[in-house]
Amino acid sequence: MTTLPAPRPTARFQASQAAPVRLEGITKRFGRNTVVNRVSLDIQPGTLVTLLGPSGCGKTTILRMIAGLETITEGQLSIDGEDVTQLSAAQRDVTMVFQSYALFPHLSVLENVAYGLRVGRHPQPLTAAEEALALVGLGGYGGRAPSQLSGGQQQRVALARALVMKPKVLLFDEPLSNLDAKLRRKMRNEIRAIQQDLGITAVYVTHDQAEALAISDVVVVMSAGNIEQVGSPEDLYRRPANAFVADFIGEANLLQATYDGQQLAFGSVTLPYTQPGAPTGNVRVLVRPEAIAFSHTGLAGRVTSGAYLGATTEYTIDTPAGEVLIAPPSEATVLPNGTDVRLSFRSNGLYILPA
Ligand SMILES: Nc1ncnc2c1ncn2[C@@H]1O[C@H](COP(=O)(O)OP(=O)(O)OP(=O)(O)O)[C@@H](O)[C@H]1O
Repeated sequence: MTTLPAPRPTARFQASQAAPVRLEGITKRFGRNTVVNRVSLDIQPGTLVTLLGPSGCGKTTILRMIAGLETITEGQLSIDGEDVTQLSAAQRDVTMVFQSYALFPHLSVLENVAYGLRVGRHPQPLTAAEEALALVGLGGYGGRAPSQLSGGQQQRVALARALVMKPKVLLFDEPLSNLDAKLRRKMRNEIRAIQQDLGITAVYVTHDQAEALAISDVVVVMSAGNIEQVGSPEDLYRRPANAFVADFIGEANLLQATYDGQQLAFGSVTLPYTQPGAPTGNVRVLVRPEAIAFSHTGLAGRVTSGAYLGATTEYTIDTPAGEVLIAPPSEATVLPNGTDVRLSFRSNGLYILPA
Protein backbone atom coordinates (compact mmCIF):
# COMPACT_ATOMS: atom_id res chain seq x y z
CA MET A 1 0.00 0.00 0.00
CA THR A 2 1.34 3.45 -0.83
CA THR A 3 1.51 5.86 2.06
CA LEU A 4 1.13 9.44 1.08
CA PRO A 5 3.05 12.17 2.82
CA ALA A 6 0.87 14.39 4.96
CA PRO A 7 0.29 17.80 3.43
CA ARG A 8 2.26 20.57 5.06
CA PRO A 9 0.70 23.98 4.81
CA THR A 10 3.51 26.42 4.27
CA ALA A 11 3.52 29.88 5.75
CA ARG A 12 4.69 31.10 2.35
CA PHE A 13 1.49 30.12 0.63
CA GLN A 14 -1.03 32.89 1.01
CA ALA A 15 -4.60 32.39 -0.11
CA SER A 16 -6.47 35.26 -1.64
CA GLN A 17 -8.99 36.95 0.60
CA ALA A 18 -12.03 34.86 1.37
CA ALA A 19 -15.11 36.09 -0.45
CA PRO A 20 -18.82 35.75 0.29
CA VAL A 21 -21.03 34.20 -2.38
CA ARG A 22 -24.70 35.04 -2.76
CA LEU A 23 -27.29 33.23 -4.86
CA GLU A 24 -30.57 35.09 -5.22
CA GLY A 25 -33.55 33.33 -6.75
CA ILE A 26 -31.42 31.31 -9.14
CA THR A 27 -33.25 29.15 -11.65
CA LYS A 28 -31.84 26.90 -14.32
CA ARG A 29 -33.92 25.49 -17.12
CA PHE A 30 -32.73 23.11 -19.82
CA GLY A 31 -35.43 23.56 -22.45
CA ARG A 32 -38.69 23.14 -20.54
CA ASN A 33 -37.05 21.24 -17.73
CA THR A 34 -36.47 23.28 -14.55
CA VAL A 35 -33.54 21.62 -12.77
CA VAL A 36 -32.79 24.40 -10.26
CA ASN A 37 -35.78 26.24 -8.89
CA ARG A 38 -35.35 29.75 -7.42
CA VAL A 39 -32.52 28.84 -5.11
CA SER A 40 -31.29 31.50 -2.69
CA LEU A 41 -28.25 30.95 -0.53
CA ASP A 42 -25.76 33.09 1.37
CA ILE A 43 -22.30 31.59 1.67
CA GLN A 44 -20.18 33.23 4.34
CA PRO A 45 -16.53 34.01 3.57
CA GLY A 46 -14.07 31.33 4.65
CA THR A 47 -16.67 28.61 5.10
CA LEU A 48 -17.01 25.26 3.40
CA VAL A 49 -20.56 24.76 2.19
CA THR A 50 -21.66 21.42 0.80
CA LEU A 51 -24.48 20.86 -1.66
CA LEU A 52 -25.86 17.44 -0.83
CA GLY A 53 -28.66 15.50 -2.44
CA PRO A 54 -29.60 12.51 -4.54
CA SER A 55 -28.48 12.12 -8.13
CA GLY A 56 -30.15 14.61 -10.46
CA CYS A 57 -31.25 17.10 -7.77
CA GLY A 58 -29.31 19.93 -9.41
CA LYS A 59 -26.26 20.29 -7.20
CA THR A 60 -23.67 20.05 -9.98
CA THR A 61 -25.68 22.49 -12.06
CA ILE A 62 -25.53 25.03 -9.20
CA LEU A 63 -21.78 24.54 -8.89
CA ARG A 64 -21.33 25.00 -12.63
CA MET A 65 -23.42 28.18 -12.54
CA ILE A 66 -21.18 29.55 -9.77
CA ALA A 67 -18.15 28.64 -11.89
CA GLY A 68 -19.60 30.31 -14.96
CA LEU A 69 -19.62 27.02 -16.89
CA GLU A 70 -23.41 27.10 -17.18
CA THR A 71 -25.57 30.16 -17.85
CA ILE A 72 -28.09 31.27 -15.25
CA THR A 73 -31.66 31.29 -16.59
CA GLU A 74 -33.03 33.61 -13.88
CA GLY A 75 -31.71 35.20 -10.73
CA GLN A 76 -28.53 36.83 -9.60
CA LEU A 77 -25.15 35.54 -8.48
CA SER A 78 -22.64 37.69 -6.66
CA ILE A 79 -19.12 36.90 -5.54
CA ASP A 80 -17.38 39.22 -3.13
CA GLY A 81 -20.23 41.70 -3.47
CA GLU A 82 -19.90 41.91 -7.26
CA ASP A 83 -22.72 40.82 -9.57
CA VAL A 84 -21.07 38.16 -11.75
CA THR A 85 -24.25 36.72 -13.30
CA GLN A 86 -23.23 37.74 -16.81
CA LEU A 87 -19.46 37.27 -16.46
CA SER A 88 -17.58 34.44 -18.14
CA ALA A 89 -15.81 31.72 -16.14
CA ALA A 90 -12.43 33.39 -16.74
CA GLN A 91 -13.67 36.68 -15.28
CA ARG A 92 -14.96 35.21 -12.03
CA ASP A 93 -11.88 34.35 -10.00
CA VAL A 94 -13.10 30.88 -9.06
CA THR A 95 -11.47 27.51 -9.67
CA MET A 96 -12.92 24.03 -9.70
CA VAL A 97 -11.57 20.64 -8.69
CA PHE A 98 -13.20 17.93 -10.80
CA GLN A 99 -13.93 14.31 -10.01
CA SER A 100 -11.91 13.28 -13.07
CA TYR A 101 -8.83 15.36 -12.01
CA ALA A 102 -8.65 16.73 -15.60
CA LEU A 103 -4.84 16.89 -15.63
CA PHE A 104 -2.90 17.36 -18.87
CA PRO A 105 -1.20 13.97 -19.42
CA HIS A 106 1.64 15.36 -21.55
CA LEU A 107 2.70 17.99 -19.00
CA SER A 108 4.71 17.31 -15.85
CA VAL A 109 3.01 17.66 -12.49
CA LEU A 110 4.73 21.01 -11.94
CA GLU A 111 3.70 22.30 -15.36
CA ASN A 112 0.13 21.17 -14.75
CA VAL A 113 0.01 23.27 -11.60
CA ALA A 114 1.80 26.20 -13.26
CA TYR A 115 -0.38 26.12 -16.38
CA GLY A 116 -3.03 28.62 -15.32
CA LEU A 117 -0.37 30.97 -13.97
CA ARG A 118 1.49 30.91 -17.30
CA VAL A 119 -1.72 31.70 -19.16
CA GLY A 120 -2.31 34.58 -16.73
CA ARG A 121 1.32 35.79 -17.19
CA HIS A 122 2.20 35.34 -13.55
CA PRO A 123 5.82 36.50 -12.94
CA GLN A 124 7.01 33.33 -11.18
CA PRO A 125 4.78 30.43 -12.17
CA LEU A 126 7.17 27.62 -11.20
CA THR A 127 7.95 28.98 -7.74
CA ALA A 128 4.27 29.44 -6.99
CA ALA A 129 3.48 25.97 -8.37
CA GLU A 130 6.17 24.40 -6.16
CA GLU A 131 4.68 26.13 -3.11
CA ALA A 132 1.22 24.84 -3.97
CA LEU A 133 2.55 21.29 -4.43
CA ALA A 134 4.26 21.50 -1.03
CA LEU A 135 0.96 22.63 0.47
CA VAL A 136 -0.81 19.45 -0.71
CA GLY A 137 2.08 17.21 0.42
CA LEU A 138 3.60 16.68 -3.02
CA GLY A 139 6.79 18.70 -2.70
CA GLY A 140 9.40 16.93 -4.86
CA TYR A 141 6.83 15.30 -7.17
CA GLY A 142 6.86 18.14 -9.73
CA GLY A 143 9.04 16.33 -12.28
CA ARG A 144 6.76 13.33 -12.62
CA ALA A 145 4.10 12.75 -15.23
CA PRO A 146 0.51 12.55 -13.90
CA SER A 147 0.39 8.89 -14.99
CA GLN A 148 3.20 8.13 -12.52
CA LEU A 149 1.01 9.16 -9.58
CA SER A 150 -1.73 7.30 -7.70
CA GLY A 151 -5.34 8.48 -7.93
CA GLY A 152 -5.09 10.24 -4.57
CA GLN A 153 -1.89 11.99 -5.61
CA GLN A 154 -3.43 13.08 -8.92
CA GLN A 155 -6.35 14.57 -7.01
CA ARG A 156 -3.86 16.49 -4.86
CA VAL A 157 -2.26 17.87 -8.02
CA ALA A 158 -5.71 18.97 -9.17
CA LEU A 159 -6.18 20.66 -5.79
CA ALA A 160 -2.77 22.37 -6.01
CA ARG A 161 -3.63 23.57 -9.50
CA ALA A 162 -6.86 25.10 -8.21
CA LEU A 163 -5.24 26.65 -5.11
CA VAL A 164 -2.30 28.18 -6.97
CA MET A 165 -4.67 30.54 -8.75
CA LYS A 166 -5.62 32.02 -5.35
CA PRO A 167 -9.28 32.04 -6.27
CA LYS A 168 -11.92 33.91 -4.34
CA VAL A 169 -13.93 30.71 -4.26
CA LEU A 170 -12.82 27.11 -4.60
CA LEU A 171 -15.34 24.68 -6.06
CA PHE A 172 -15.28 20.90 -5.67
CA ASP A 173 -17.37 18.62 -7.87
CA GLU A 174 -17.48 15.20 -6.18
CA PRO A 175 -13.67 15.27 -5.96
CA LEU A 176 -13.28 11.97 -4.13
CA SER A 177 -15.65 9.74 -6.07
CA ASN A 178 -12.88 7.90 -7.88
CA LEU A 179 -10.98 6.97 -4.71
CA ASP A 180 -11.41 3.95 -2.47
CA ALA A 181 -13.16 4.33 0.89
CA LYS A 182 -10.04 4.61 3.05
CA LEU A 183 -8.36 7.17 0.84
CA ARG A 184 -11.60 9.15 0.57
CA ARG A 185 -11.66 9.57 4.31
CA LYS A 186 -8.04 10.68 4.43
CA MET A 187 -8.41 13.09 1.52
CA ARG A 188 -11.60 14.64 2.81
CA ASN A 189 -9.86 15.44 6.09
CA GLU A 190 -6.94 16.95 4.23
CA ILE A 191 -9.13 19.05 1.98
CA ARG A 192 -10.90 20.34 5.07
CA ALA A 193 -7.61 21.09 6.87
CA ILE A 194 -6.21 23.01 3.89
CA GLN A 195 -9.46 24.93 3.41
CA GLN A 196 -9.44 25.93 7.08
CA ASP A 197 -5.74 26.78 7.14
CA LEU A 198 -6.11 29.04 4.14
CA GLY A 199 -9.48 30.38 5.26
CA ILE A 200 -10.78 30.07 1.74
CA THR A 201 -14.47 30.00 0.73
CA ALA A 202 -15.35 26.60 -0.71
CA VAL A 203 -18.44 25.04 -2.24
CA TYR A 204 -18.40 21.27 -2.34
CA VAL A 205 -20.76 18.90 -4.13
CA THR A 206 -21.32 15.34 -2.99
CA HIS A 207 -24.08 12.77 -2.73
CA ASP A 208 -22.28 11.10 0.19
CA GLN A 209 -23.94 12.28 3.40
CA ALA A 210 -21.11 11.07 5.65
CA GLU A 211 -18.62 13.08 3.62
CA ALA A 212 -20.87 16.14 3.83
CA LEU A 213 -21.23 15.87 7.61
CA ALA A 214 -17.49 15.36 8.07
CA ILE A 215 -16.16 18.33 6.16
CA SER A 216 -18.76 21.08 6.14
CA ASP A 217 -19.50 24.21 8.10
CA VAL A 218 -22.88 24.30 6.40
CA VAL A 219 -24.74 21.64 4.45
CA VAL A 220 -27.43 22.46 1.90
CA VAL A 221 -29.75 19.48 1.38
CA MET A 222 -31.46 19.51 -2.00
CA SER A 223 -34.11 17.50 -3.77
CA ALA A 224 -35.48 17.99 -7.26
CA GLY A 225 -33.99 21.45 -7.79
CA ASN A 226 -35.13 22.83 -4.41
CA ILE A 227 -33.40 23.46 -1.11
CA GLU A 228 -34.89 21.29 1.65
CA GLN A 229 -32.75 22.62 4.50
CA VAL A 230 -29.63 24.67 5.15
CA GLY A 231 -27.82 24.03 8.42
CA SER A 232 -24.80 22.81 10.31
CA PRO A 233 -24.12 19.06 10.18
CA GLU A 234 -25.48 18.76 13.71
CA ASP A 235 -28.64 20.71 12.86
CA LEU A 236 -29.39 18.41 9.99
CA TYR A 237 -28.79 15.27 11.98
CA ARG A 238 -30.56 16.32 15.16
CA ARG A 239 -33.18 18.74 13.92
CA PRO A 240 -34.10 17.86 10.33
CA ALA A 241 -36.73 20.11 8.76
CA ASN A 242 -38.69 17.23 7.29
CA ALA A 243 -38.79 13.50 6.63
CA PHE A 244 -36.73 13.82 3.46
CA VAL A 245 -33.78 15.39 5.31
CA ALA A 246 -34.18 12.99 8.26
CA ASP A 247 -34.03 10.05 5.91
CA PHE A 248 -31.22 11.38 3.74
CA ILE A 249 -28.87 12.22 6.62
CA GLY A 250 -27.88 9.17 8.65
CA GLU A 251 -30.16 6.23 9.43
CA ALA A 252 -33.65 7.30 10.36
CA ASN A 253 -36.55 5.50 11.99
CA LEU A 254 -39.76 7.44 11.50
CA LEU A 255 -42.24 6.24 14.12
CA GLN A 256 -45.81 7.14 15.01
CA ALA A 257 -46.28 8.48 18.53
CA THR A 258 -48.46 10.78 20.56
CA TYR A 259 -47.14 13.85 22.34
CA ASP A 260 -48.74 16.06 24.96
CA GLY A 261 -45.92 18.52 25.47
CA GLN A 262 -44.33 16.51 28.29
CA GLN A 263 -44.63 12.85 27.45
CA LEU A 264 -43.98 11.00 24.26
CA ALA A 265 -45.84 7.70 23.88
CA PHE A 266 -44.92 4.92 21.47
CA GLY A 267 -47.94 2.65 22.02
CA SER A 268 -47.85 1.68 25.68
CA VAL A 269 -44.32 2.99 26.24
CA THR A 270 -44.01 6.54 27.48
CA LEU A 271 -41.01 8.69 28.21
CA PRO A 272 -40.60 12.25 29.42
CA TYR A 273 -39.69 14.49 26.52
CA THR A 274 -39.72 18.20 25.82
CA GLN A 275 -39.21 19.87 22.50
CA PRO A 276 -40.17 23.53 22.41
CA GLY A 277 -42.44 24.37 19.49
CA ALA A 278 -43.11 20.75 18.54
CA PRO A 279 -46.63 19.81 17.41
CA THR A 280 -48.76 17.80 19.87
CA GLY A 281 -51.25 14.97 19.36
CA ASN A 282 -50.37 12.33 16.78
CA VAL A 283 -46.82 13.05 15.68
CA ARG A 284 -44.08 11.57 13.56
CA VAL A 285 -40.86 11.08 15.47
CA LEU A 286 -37.40 10.68 14.08
CA VAL A 287 -35.60 8.09 16.19
CA ARG A 288 -31.94 7.56 15.43
CA PRO A 289 -30.78 3.95 15.83
CA GLU A 290 -28.44 4.91 18.68
CA ALA A 291 -31.43 6.11 20.71
CA ILE A 292 -32.96 2.60 20.83
CA ALA A 293 -31.73 -0.40 22.79
CA PHE A 294 -32.96 -3.89 23.63
CA SER A 295 -34.40 -3.99 27.13
CA HIS A 296 -36.51 -6.15 29.43
CA THR A 297 -39.46 -3.80 29.41
CA GLY A 298 -40.54 -1.34 26.74
CA LEU A 299 -42.06 -1.42 23.27
CA ALA A 300 -42.78 -4.97 22.12
CA GLY A 301 -41.49 -5.97 18.69
CA ARG A 302 -40.40 -8.91 16.60
CA VAL A 303 -37.09 -9.31 14.76
CA THR A 304 -37.62 -9.42 10.99
CA SER A 305 -33.96 -9.44 9.95
CA GLY A 306 -30.53 -9.50 11.52
CA ALA A 307 -27.24 -8.86 9.73
CA TYR A 308 -23.85 -9.29 11.39
CA LEU A 309 -21.64 -6.31 10.43
CA GLY A 310 -18.62 -6.97 12.64
CA ALA A 311 -18.66 -4.43 15.44
CA THR A 312 -22.43 -4.10 15.28
CA THR A 313 -25.38 -6.23 14.23
CA GLU A 314 -28.11 -4.50 12.28
CA TYR A 315 -31.64 -5.58 13.13
CA THR A 316 -34.95 -4.58 11.68
CA ILE A 317 -37.80 -4.98 14.11
CA ASP A 318 -41.51 -4.80 13.48
CA THR A 319 -43.33 -2.77 16.16
CA PRO A 320 -46.82 -1.27 16.47
CA ALA A 321 -45.21 2.19 16.04
CA GLY A 322 -43.54 1.19 12.76
CA GLU A 323 -40.48 -0.65 11.52
CA VAL A 324 -37.33 0.06 13.50
CA LEU A 325 -33.70 -0.31 12.49
CA ILE A 326 -31.13 -0.60 15.26
CA ALA A 327 -27.45 -1.50 15.30
CA PRO A 328 -26.37 -2.63 18.78
CA PRO A 329 -22.84 -3.94 19.46
CA SER A 330 -22.56 -7.54 18.22
CA GLU A 331 -23.17 -10.41 20.62
CA ALA A 332 -21.93 -13.97 20.16
CA THR A 333 -25.04 -14.93 18.22
CA VAL A 334 -27.45 -13.04 15.99
CA LEU A 335 -31.06 -13.17 17.16
CA PRO A 336 -33.08 -15.26 14.69
CA ASN A 337 -36.02 -13.82 12.78
CA GLY A 338 -39.25 -14.04 14.75
CA THR A 339 -37.59 -13.43 18.14
CA ASP A 340 -39.81 -11.36 20.45
CA VAL A 341 -37.92 -8.38 21.87
CA ARG A 342 -38.58 -5.19 23.77
CA LEU A 343 -37.12 -1.81 23.00
CA SER A 344 -36.36 1.18 25.20
CA PHE A 345 -35.76 4.72 23.98
CA ARG A 346 -33.57 7.51 25.23
CA SER A 347 -34.57 11.08 24.60
CA ASN A 348 -31.23 12.11 23.12
CA GLY A 349 -31.62 11.03 19.51
CA LEU A 350 -35.37 11.67 19.22
CA TYR A 351 -36.91 14.55 17.33
CA ILE A 352 -40.55 15.27 16.58
CA LEU A 353 -40.74 16.31 12.96
CA PRO A 354 -42.46 19.61 12.21
CA ALA A 355 -46.13 19.11 11.21
N1 LIG B 1 -26.61 20.11 -20.29
C1 LIG B 1 -27.77 19.59 -19.87
N2 LIG B 1 -28.82 19.50 -20.69
C2 LIG B 1 -30.00 18.99 -20.26
N3 LIG B 1 -30.23 18.54 -19.01
C3 LIG B 1 -29.20 18.61 -18.15
C4 LIG B 1 -27.92 19.13 -18.51
N4 LIG B 1 -27.11 19.07 -17.43
C5 LIG B 1 -27.85 18.55 -16.44
N5 LIG B 1 -29.11 18.27 -16.85
C6 LIG B 1 -30.19 17.71 -16.03
O1 LIG B 1 -30.34 18.50 -14.89
C7 LIG B 1 -30.67 17.73 -13.76
C8 LIG B 1 -29.73 18.05 -12.63
O2 LIG B 1 -28.43 17.60 -12.99
P1 LIG B 1 -27.18 17.77 -12.04
O3 LIG B 1 -25.99 17.18 -12.72
O4 LIG B 1 -27.10 19.18 -11.59
O5 LIG B 1 -27.60 16.87 -10.81
P2 LIG B 1 -26.75 16.38 -9.60
O6 LIG B 1 -27.58 16.62 -8.41
O7 LIG B 1 -25.40 16.99 -9.61
O8 LIG B 1 -26.66 14.84 -9.87
P3 LIG B 1 -25.39 13.85 -9.94
O9 LIG B 1 -24.99 13.60 -8.53
O10 LIG B 1 -25.97 12.63 -10.61
O11 LIG B 1 -24.36 14.54 -10.76
C9 LIG B 1 -30.64 16.29 -14.22
O12 LIG B 1 -31.95 15.87 -14.45
C10 LIG B 1 -29.85 16.33 -15.49
O13 LIG B 1 -30.26 15.32 -16.36
